[in-house]
Amino acid sequence: MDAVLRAEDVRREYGETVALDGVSLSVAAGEVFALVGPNGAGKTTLVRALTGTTAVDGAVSLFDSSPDAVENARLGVLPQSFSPPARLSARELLDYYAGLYDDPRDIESVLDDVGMTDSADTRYEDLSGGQQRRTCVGATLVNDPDLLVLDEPTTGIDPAGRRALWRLLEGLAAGGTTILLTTHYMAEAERLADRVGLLADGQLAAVGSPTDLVAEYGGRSRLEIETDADTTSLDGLDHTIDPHPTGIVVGDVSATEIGTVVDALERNAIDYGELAWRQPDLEDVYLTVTDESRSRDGIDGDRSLAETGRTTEVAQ
Ligand SMILES: Nc1ncnc2c1ncn2[C@@H]1O[C@H](COP(=O)(O)OP(=O)(O)OP(=O)(O)O)[C@@H](O)[C@H]1O
Repeated sequence: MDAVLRAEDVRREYGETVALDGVSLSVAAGEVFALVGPNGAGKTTLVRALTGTTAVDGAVSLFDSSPDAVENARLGVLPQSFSPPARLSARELLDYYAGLYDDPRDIESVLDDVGMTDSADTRYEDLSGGQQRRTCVGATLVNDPDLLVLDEPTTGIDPAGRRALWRLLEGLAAGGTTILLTTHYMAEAERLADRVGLLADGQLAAVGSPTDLVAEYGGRSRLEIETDADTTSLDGLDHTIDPHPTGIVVGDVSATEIGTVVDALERNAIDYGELAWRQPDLEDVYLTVTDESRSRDGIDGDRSLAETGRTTEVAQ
């Protein structure tokens, strides 16, 4: 597939701060690519570089052109901070942005897409933060762009609204729109993205499909056991056992082995409370990769297993 968006060895410094440190990336036509990474990792700087709103060293292209040369109608960009005229209503705002294009979409359908029909006549300044964000997302859709670049599109939007926006973006992607988004919500990246790029300290530390990243960096399933016993081994059980804030954690436990662990607890007369089985997910990948990058930079990278993973409570 053709690349819609390319970055090669992109670098950006702000004084002493290296915001981007040699990022190379290509996003194919119709692909959804999610950029994740800690605060200050360089996501917004990369988005700004790719959309031509900040100068960088290295090469950047959209549709095989320099970002500045791309026809506006092909591109929808949602900056991280966006302050449209506050006294206009959501409908007037979208109407205003639609007026910038020769062949805009019907505004009512855009309002409907972003769940703003009922509040369409409220002034922007009187909308809630989430409604403002929805309106801003709507503004990026009025020209029916081929490429959408969204910097934290769902920040401030409530869970139901976020899911509605995910469905909207999934529909756009299914229709062939290429999407680059940044997010701090790993569930969002995991659900929407064909590929995820993990940016840490201005470098792309890992890139791949959510499934591949979880397989490579997510670690194994494990069972957390609430207990006062500080045992590090259980007779008859050949698994690693480590301390955990609320008890112990047994490593590398598949779903079918949970019963074996419970049997071992009983056999060893260990009093225990709740059991939580954790499968690795993109959040584990994020924490592992950013920990590695912090450790590489000499910052203590230890983290508690309690901070990681998807939990399934296991009935006793
Ligand atoms: N205009 C600027 N002037 C000086 N430093 C800047 C500027 N823009 C960004 N930086 C610095 O560059 C680094 C990367 O910032 P950037 O906003 O790209 O991070 P980010 O990953 O988008 O963070 P967040 O998740 O908090 O939005 C940070 O250290 C930031 O302080």
